[in-house]
Amino acid sequence: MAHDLPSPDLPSPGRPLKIGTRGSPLALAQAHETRDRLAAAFALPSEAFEIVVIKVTGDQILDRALKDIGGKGLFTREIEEALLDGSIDIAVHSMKDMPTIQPEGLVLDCYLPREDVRDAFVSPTVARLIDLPQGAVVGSSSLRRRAQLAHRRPDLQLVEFRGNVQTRMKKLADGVAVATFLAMAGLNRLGLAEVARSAIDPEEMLPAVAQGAIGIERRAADDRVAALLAAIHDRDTGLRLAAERAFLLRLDGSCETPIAGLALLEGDKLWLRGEVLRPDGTQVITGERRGLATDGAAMGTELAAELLTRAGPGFFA
Ligand SMILES: NCc1[nH]cc(CCC(=O)O)c1CC(=O)O
Repeated sequence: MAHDLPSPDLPSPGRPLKIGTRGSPLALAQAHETRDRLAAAFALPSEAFEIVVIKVTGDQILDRALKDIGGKGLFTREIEEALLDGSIDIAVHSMKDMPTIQPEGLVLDCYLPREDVRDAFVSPTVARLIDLPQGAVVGSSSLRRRAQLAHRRPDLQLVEFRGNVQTRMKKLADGVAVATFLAMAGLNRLGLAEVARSAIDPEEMLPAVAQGAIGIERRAADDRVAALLAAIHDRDTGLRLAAERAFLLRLDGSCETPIAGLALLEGDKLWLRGEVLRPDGTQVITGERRGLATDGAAMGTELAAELLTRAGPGFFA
């Protein structure tokens, strides 16, 4: 058992476990949650942990869409370098932003209990997505949300929207758009649940793969840290993410391709739904698989292969 780690191996105020994270308020909240769970699991003081904030390229470029500046790796590269060079011991990530393949020497096999997976509908004036008036202007820079909206509501006008929650709320107050979308998980973790006007049912808008999940990355050879992380790993989240991330991996998911996917557990069974879209929303292909929870990765790969076949070679062009 991880809890039986010999005490000389436990972090202490004199030899703290270094937790690497981005500096955004959400990233810090996730790092604090990780620290608090580890501290509780091993009855350690918070001084046995040190939060190390790492600047990443993606946070410094706010004026361009992510797909134009290199995609998901921009939020993780510097943090993974810090893990590999030993300046941090673990890295806390929003799994939604993680590339499907980890660099040589690193592993990601610890997940905290998943938050609300749904997207939030955010608007000062409109209660729900279906209440948006004809032709309304909505803001989102997420390729997935833009494609899903364009598909369901081709009448809507989409404008780019990036930045933190406060920036986006200001844009709404200024009338740049009447509504925007955020992950419920992020709002809940920031203590800003009231920002969500309503939560959007996954039937209406299938969330991003891994939305709401926090993953903790470590050096593959670091057995001491592996034992610590095993104590806070949430098995259900791990099973769901195995299916969703296998789906994403087979699709070679990148910021260029709108993809959605969600696995739910029903006892020892897993239900995986997946969706690929053309960016302009003119075509959506959805599918699902049901099987044993422990077969999630195979189900994800198979579902992706099915969608790729049905999409045909021209779909993503
Ligand atoms: N792409 C940015 C990002 N990465 C993770 C979250 C929210 C938290 C989560 O889904 O775990 C967000 C913001 C958002 O989509 O509102």
